[in-house]
Amino acid sequence: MTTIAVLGAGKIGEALLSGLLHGGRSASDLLFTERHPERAAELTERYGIVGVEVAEAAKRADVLVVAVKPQDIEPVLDELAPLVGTDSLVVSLCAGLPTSLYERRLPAGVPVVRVMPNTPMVVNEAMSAVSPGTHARPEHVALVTEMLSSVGQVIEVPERQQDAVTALSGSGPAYFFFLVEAMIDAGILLGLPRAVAEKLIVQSAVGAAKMLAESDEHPVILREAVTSPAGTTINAIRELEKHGVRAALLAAIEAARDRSVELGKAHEG
Ligand SMILES: NC(=O)C1=CN([C@@H]2O[C@H](COP(=O)(O)OP(=O)(O)OC[C@H]3O[C@@H](n4cnc5c(N)ncnc54)[C@H](OP(=O)(O)O)[C@@H]3O)[C@@H](O)[C@H]2O)C=CC1
Ligand SMILES: O=C(O)[C@@H]1CCC=N1
Repeated sequence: MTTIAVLGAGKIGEALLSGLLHGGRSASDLLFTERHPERAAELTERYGIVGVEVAEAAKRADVLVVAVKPQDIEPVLDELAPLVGTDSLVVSLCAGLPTSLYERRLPAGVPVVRVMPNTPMVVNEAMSAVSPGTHARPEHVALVTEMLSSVGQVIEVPERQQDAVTALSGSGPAYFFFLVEAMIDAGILLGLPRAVAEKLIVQSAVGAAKMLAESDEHPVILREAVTSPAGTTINAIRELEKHGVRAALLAAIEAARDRSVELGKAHEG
Protein backbone atom coordinates (compact mmCIF):
# COMPACT_ATOMS: atom_id res chain seq x y z
CA MET A 1 0.00 0.00 0.00
CA THR A 2 1.15 3.55 -0.73
CA THR A 3 2.47 5.40 2.32
CA ILE A 4 1.30 9.01 2.50
CA ALA A 5 2.86 11.67 4.74
CA VAL A 6 1.12 14.98 5.39
CA LEU A 7 3.58 17.78 6.17
CA GLY A 8 1.65 20.22 8.37
CA ALA A 9 -1.45 18.56 9.77
CA GLY A 10 -3.65 21.61 10.40
CA LYS A 11 -7.22 22.00 9.14
CA ILE A 12 -6.81 20.58 5.64
CA GLY A 13 -4.04 18.15 6.58
CA GLU A 14 -6.22 16.64 9.28
CA ALA A 15 -9.21 16.57 6.91
CA LEU A 16 -7.12 14.59 4.43
CA LEU A 17 -5.86 12.13 7.04
CA SER A 18 -9.34 11.63 8.44
CA GLY A 19 -10.85 11.21 4.94
CA LEU A 20 -8.16 8.70 3.94
CA LEU A 21 -8.93 6.65 7.07
CA HIS A 22 -12.68 6.78 6.31
CA GLY A 23 -11.88 5.84 2.74
CA GLY A 24 -10.35 2.58 3.95
CA ARG A 25 -6.64 3.29 4.40
CA SER A 26 -4.90 1.94 7.42
CA ALA A 27 -3.35 4.29 10.00
CA SER A 28 -0.04 2.47 9.52
CA ASP A 29 0.07 3.71 5.89
CA LEU A 30 -0.24 7.33 7.01
CA LEU A 31 2.24 9.72 8.63
CA PHE A 32 2.28 13.40 9.46
CA THR A 33 4.66 16.12 10.64
CA GLU A 34 3.65 18.93 12.98
CA ARG A 35 5.70 21.62 14.67
CA HIS A 36 3.85 21.54 18.01
CA PRO A 37 4.21 18.29 20.00
CA GLU A 38 0.80 18.82 21.68
CA ARG A 39 -0.89 18.98 18.28
CA ALA A 40 0.96 15.84 17.17
CA ALA A 41 -0.12 13.98 20.31
CA GLU A 42 -3.73 15.09 19.80
CA LEU A 43 -3.76 13.73 16.23
CA THR A 44 -2.14 10.43 17.23
CA GLU A 45 -4.69 9.97 19.98
CA ARG A 46 -7.60 10.84 17.65
CA TYR A 47 -6.54 8.76 14.63
CA GLY A 48 -3.76 6.38 15.71
CA ILE A 49 -1.48 7.96 13.07
CA VAL A 50 2.15 8.54 14.01
CA GLY A 51 3.77 11.99 13.91
CA VAL A 52 7.35 11.95 12.60
CA GLU A 53 10.21 14.26 11.67
CA VAL A 54 10.42 15.42 8.04
CA ALA A 55 13.48 13.22 7.41
CA GLU A 56 11.57 10.10 8.45
CA ALA A 57 8.53 11.15 6.43
CA ALA A 58 10.73 11.59 3.34
CA LYS A 59 12.34 8.20 3.92
CA ARG A 60 9.15 6.21 4.52
CA ALA A 61 6.49 7.89 2.41
CA ASP A 62 5.76 7.39 -1.30
CA VAL A 63 3.79 10.64 -1.36
CA LEU A 64 4.73 13.80 0.55
CA VAL A 65 1.72 16.12 0.85
CA VAL A 66 2.66 19.69 1.75
CA ALA A 67 -0.20 21.27 3.73
CA VAL A 68 1.36 24.24 5.51
CA LYS A 69 0.13 27.80 5.03
CA PRO A 70 1.69 29.38 1.91
CA GLN A 71 3.44 31.87 4.20
CA ASP A 72 5.25 28.94 5.92
CA ILE A 73 6.52 27.24 2.77
CA GLU A 74 10.15 28.48 2.75
CA PRO A 75 11.48 26.48 5.73
CA VAL A 76 9.61 23.40 4.51
CA LEU A 77 11.33 23.62 1.11
CA ASP A 78 14.72 24.11 2.81
CA GLU A 79 14.10 21.03 4.94
CA LEU A 80 12.83 18.91 2.06
CA ALA A 81 15.51 19.80 -0.50
CA PRO A 82 18.26 17.46 0.79
CA LEU A 83 15.76 14.66 1.45
CA VAL A 84 13.96 14.22 -1.88
CA GLY A 85 14.94 12.98 -5.33
CA THR A 86 13.43 11.89 -8.61
CA ASP A 87 11.88 8.84 -6.87
CA SER A 88 9.89 11.09 -4.54
CA LEU A 89 6.48 12.55 -5.21
CA VAL A 90 5.65 15.94 -3.73
CA VAL A 91 2.01 17.07 -3.66
CA SER A 92 1.25 20.69 -2.79
CA LEU A 93 -2.13 21.67 -1.36
CA CYS A 94 -1.01 25.28 -0.84
CA ALA A 95 -3.14 28.06 -2.27
CA GLY A 96 -1.35 30.13 -4.86
CA LEU A 97 1.99 28.33 -4.82
CA PRO A 98 3.02 27.24 -8.33
CA THR A 99 4.77 23.93 -9.01
CA SER A 100 7.63 26.03 -10.46
CA LEU A 101 8.45 27.24 -6.92
CA TYR A 102 8.98 23.66 -5.75
CA GLU A 103 10.89 22.78 -8.94
CA ARG A 104 13.22 25.73 -8.41
CA ARG A 105 13.90 24.91 -4.78
CA LEU A 106 14.03 21.09 -4.83
CA PRO A 107 16.61 18.96 -6.68
CA ALA A 108 16.23 18.76 -10.46
CA GLY A 109 13.59 16.35 -11.71
CA VAL A 110 11.57 15.93 -8.49
CA PRO A 111 7.95 15.36 -9.57
CA VAL A 112 5.46 17.83 -8.11
CA VAL A 113 1.67 17.81 -8.40
CA ARG A 114 -0.37 20.84 -7.35
CA VAL A 115 -3.76 20.06 -5.83
CA MET A 116 -6.59 22.26 -4.61
CA PRO A 117 -8.88 20.16 -2.40
CA ASN A 118 -11.55 21.30 0.06
CA THR A 119 -12.58 20.38 3.61
CA PRO A 120 -15.54 18.11 2.70
CA MET A 121 -12.72 15.54 2.50
CA VAL A 122 -13.74 14.68 6.08
CA VAL A 123 -17.02 13.26 4.78
CA ASN A 124 -15.41 11.87 1.60
CA GLU A 125 -17.17 14.53 -0.52
CA ALA A 126 -14.17 16.68 -1.48
CA MET A 127 -13.75 18.42 -4.79
CA SER A 128 -10.07 18.29 -5.72
CA ALA A 129 -8.41 19.68 -8.81
CA VAL A 130 -4.95 18.37 -9.77
CA SER A 131 -2.30 19.88 -12.05
CA PRO A 132 0.98 18.14 -12.80
CA GLY A 133 4.23 20.10 -12.70
CA THR A 134 6.97 19.77 -15.33
CA HIS A 135 8.44 16.50 -14.01
CA ALA A 136 5.20 14.78 -12.96
CA ARG A 137 4.45 11.86 -15.26
CA PRO A 138 0.99 10.32 -15.92
CA GLU A 139 1.68 7.63 -13.27
CA HIS A 140 2.24 10.38 -10.65
CA VAL A 141 -1.04 12.05 -11.59
CA ALA A 142 -2.74 8.63 -11.47
CA LEU A 143 -1.36 7.96 -7.98
CA VAL A 144 -2.52 11.35 -6.67
CA THR A 145 -5.91 10.95 -8.36
CA GLU A 146 -6.32 7.52 -6.79
CA MET A 147 -5.46 8.95 -3.35
CA LEU A 148 -7.91 11.84 -3.71
CA SER A 149 -10.68 9.69 -5.21
CA SER A 150 -11.00 7.94 -1.86
CA VAL A 151 -11.94 11.29 -0.27
CA GLY A 152 -14.20 12.70 -3.00
CA GLN A 153 -14.20 13.72 -6.64
CA VAL A 154 -11.16 14.69 -8.68
CA ILE A 155 -10.63 16.61 -11.91
CA GLU A 156 -7.44 17.57 -13.72
CA VAL A 157 -7.06 21.22 -14.74
CA PRO A 158 -4.25 23.20 -16.39
CA GLU A 159 -2.18 24.82 -13.65
CA ARG A 160 -3.06 28.34 -14.92
CA GLN A 161 -6.65 27.68 -13.72
CA GLN A 162 -5.66 26.78 -10.15
CA ASP A 163 -6.09 30.31 -8.72
CA ALA A 164 -9.68 30.36 -10.02
CA VAL A 165 -10.26 26.81 -8.73
CA THR A 166 -8.95 27.88 -5.32
CA ALA A 167 -11.44 30.78 -5.23
CA LEU A 168 -14.36 28.57 -6.33
CA SER A 169 -14.08 25.13 -4.76
CA GLY A 170 -11.12 25.53 -2.37
CA SER A 171 -12.86 28.37 -0.52
CA GLY A 172 -16.34 27.35 -1.73
CA PRO A 173 -17.48 25.44 1.37
CA ALA A 174 -16.95 28.63 3.42
CA TYR A 175 -19.41 30.53 1.22
CA PHE A 176 -22.06 27.86 1.72
CA PHE A 177 -21.43 27.79 5.51
CA PHE A 178 -21.73 31.59 5.54
CA LEU A 179 -25.03 31.42 3.67
CA VAL A 180 -26.39 28.75 5.98
CA GLU A 181 -25.32 30.78 9.02
CA ALA A 182 -27.15 33.85 7.66
CA MET A 183 -30.28 31.82 6.84
CA ILE A 184 -30.36 30.38 10.36
CA ASP A 185 -30.16 33.96 11.66
CA ALA A 186 -33.15 34.78 9.47
CA GLY A 187 -35.05 31.98 11.21
CA ILE A 188 -34.19 33.56 14.55
CA LEU A 189 -35.39 36.93 13.22
CA LEU A 190 -38.70 35.30 12.34
CA GLY A 191 -39.00 33.89 15.86
CA LEU A 192 -38.11 30.24 15.35
CA PRO A 193 -36.08 28.37 17.99
CA ARG A 194 -32.42 28.09 16.89
CA ALA A 195 -32.49 24.29 16.80
CA VAL A 196 -35.56 24.32 14.56
CA ALA A 197 -34.08 26.97 12.23
CA GLU A 198 -30.86 24.96 12.03
CA LYS A 199 -32.64 21.72 11.19
CA LEU A 200 -34.79 23.41 8.51
CA ILE A 201 -31.86 25.10 6.79
CA VAL A 202 -29.28 22.31 7.03
CA GLN A 203 -31.69 19.72 5.60
CA SER A 204 -32.76 22.18 2.89
CA ALA A 205 -29.07 22.62 2.00
CA VAL A 206 -28.50 18.85 1.93
CA GLY A 207 -31.60 18.33 -0.24
CA ALA A 208 -30.70 21.16 -2.62
CA ALA A 209 -27.10 19.88 -2.91
CA LYS A 210 -28.36 16.39 -3.69
CA MET A 211 -30.70 17.71 -6.37
CA LEU A 212 -27.85 19.74 -7.91
CA ALA A 213 -25.59 16.69 -7.92
CA GLU A 214 -28.13 14.11 -9.06
CA SER A 215 -30.47 15.87 -11.50
CA ASP A 216 -29.41 16.93 -14.97
CA GLU A 217 -31.25 20.22 -14.60
CA HIS A 218 -29.49 23.59 -14.57
CA PRO A 219 -29.70 25.44 -11.20
CA VAL A 220 -31.91 28.07 -12.86
CA ILE A 221 -34.55 25.43 -13.67
CA LEU A 222 -34.37 24.02 -10.13
CA ARG A 223 -34.83 27.53 -8.70
CA GLU A 224 -37.72 28.30 -11.06
CA ALA A 225 -39.49 25.15 -9.86
CA VAL A 226 -39.50 26.60 -6.32
CA THR A 227 -40.60 30.05 -7.44
CA SER A 228 -44.41 29.97 -7.70
CA PRO A 229 -46.22 32.80 -9.54
CA ALA A 230 -47.14 35.58 -7.09
CA GLY A 231 -45.77 33.35 -4.34
CA THR A 232 -43.29 33.77 -1.49
CA THR A 233 -39.99 32.85 -3.17
CA ILE A 234 -40.14 35.60 -5.82
CA ASN A 235 -40.46 38.20 -3.05
CA ALA A 236 -37.24 36.85 -1.51
CA ILE A 237 -35.48 36.74 -4.90
CA ARG A 238 -36.40 40.39 -5.54
CA GLU A 239 -34.69 41.33 -2.25
CA LEU A 240 -31.59 39.24 -3.08
CA GLU A 241 -31.29 40.99 -6.46
CA LYS A 242 -31.98 44.41 -4.88
CA HIS A 243 -29.13 43.83 -2.41
CA GLY A 244 -26.76 42.76 -5.17
CA VAL A 245 -26.12 39.26 -3.87
CA ARG A 246 -25.14 37.94 -7.32
CA ALA A 247 -22.70 40.83 -7.88
CA ALA A 248 -21.37 40.35 -4.34
CA LEU A 249 -20.59 36.69 -5.10
CA LEU A 250 -18.83 37.59 -8.36
CA ALA A 251 -16.74 40.23 -6.57
CA ALA A 252 -16.02 37.95 -3.60
CA ILE A 253 -14.79 35.08 -5.74
CA GLU A 254 -12.72 37.43 -7.88
CA ALA A 255 -11.12 38.79 -4.69
CA ALA A 256 -10.29 35.25 -3.53
CA ARG A 257 -8.70 34.53 -6.94
CA ASP A 258 -6.64 37.74 -6.65
CA ARG A 259 -5.39 36.71 -3.20
CA SER A 260 -4.33 33.32 -4.53
CA VAL A 261 -2.31 35.03 -7.28
CA GLU A 262 -0.75 37.34 -4.67
CA LEU A 263 0.24 34.40 -2.43
CA GLY A 264 2.08 32.85 -5.37
CA LYS A 265 3.82 36.13 -6.29
CA ALA A 266 5.20 36.48 -2.75
CA HIS A 267 7.53 33.56 -3.49
CA GLU A 268 8.68 34.54 -6.98
CA GLY A 269 12.44 34.17 -7.31
N1 LIG B 1 -8.35 25.03 5.03
C1 LIG B 1 -8.81 24.74 3.81
O1 LIG B 1 -10.03 24.59 3.59
C2 LIG B 1 -7.87 24.57 2.67
C3 LIG B 1 -6.53 24.86 2.78
N2 LIG B 1 -5.69 24.67 1.72
C4 LIG B 1 -4.27 24.97 1.84
O2 LIG B 1 -3.74 24.09 2.82
C5 LIG B 1 -2.70 24.74 3.52
C6 LIG B 1 -2.98 24.65 5.00
O3 LIG B 1 -4.16 25.35 5.28
P1 LIG B 1 -4.89 25.13 6.67
O4 LIG B 1 -4.95 23.68 6.95
O5 LIG B 1 -6.13 25.93 6.60
O6 LIG B 1 -3.86 25.83 7.66
P2 LIG B 1 -3.44 25.40 9.14
O7 LIG B 1 -2.68 26.53 9.69
O8 LIG B 1 -4.65 24.91 9.86
O9 LIG B 1 -2.48 24.14 8.91
C7 LIG B 1 -1.12 24.19 8.67
C8 LIG B 1 -0.42 23.39 9.74
O10 LIG B 1 0.94 23.23 9.41
C9 LIG B 1 1.72 23.49 10.58
N3 LIG B 1 3.08 23.85 10.16
C10 LIG B 1 3.56 25.03 9.74
N4 LIG B 1 4.86 24.94 9.42
C11 LIG B 1 5.23 23.64 9.65
C12 LIG B 1 6.43 22.92 9.51
N5 LIG B 1 7.54 23.52 9.09
N6 LIG B 1 6.43 21.61 9.84
C13 LIG B 1 5.30 21.00 10.28
N7 LIG B 1 4.12 21.65 10.43
C14 LIG B 1 4.08 22.95 10.12
C15 LIG B 1 0.95 24.61 11.23
O11 LIG B 1 1.35 24.86 12.56
P3 LIG B 1 0.96 26.29 13.25
O12 LIG B 1 -0.40 26.09 13.80
O13 LIG B 1 2.00 26.51 14.26
O14 LIG B 1 0.99 27.35 12.18
C16 LIG B 1 -0.47 24.08 11.11
O15 LIG B 1 -0.77 23.12 12.09
C17 LIG B 1 -2.63 26.15 3.01
O16 LIG B 1 -1.54 26.29 2.14
C18 LIG B 1 -3.95 26.37 2.31
O17 LIG B 1 -3.82 27.24 1.22
C19 LIG B 1 -6.13 24.18 0.53
C20 LIG B 1 -7.45 23.88 0.37
C21 LIG B 1 -8.44 24.09 1.39
O1 LIG C 1 -8.48 30.41 2.75
C1 LIG C 1 -7.50 29.86 2.24
O2 LIG C 1 -6.49 30.50 1.91
C2 LIG C 1 -7.51 28.37 1.99
C3 LIG C 1 -7.29 28.03 0.54
C4 LIG C 1 -8.61 27.56 0.03
C5 LIG C 1 -9.42 27.44 1.23
N1 LIG C 1 -8.80 27.82 2.29
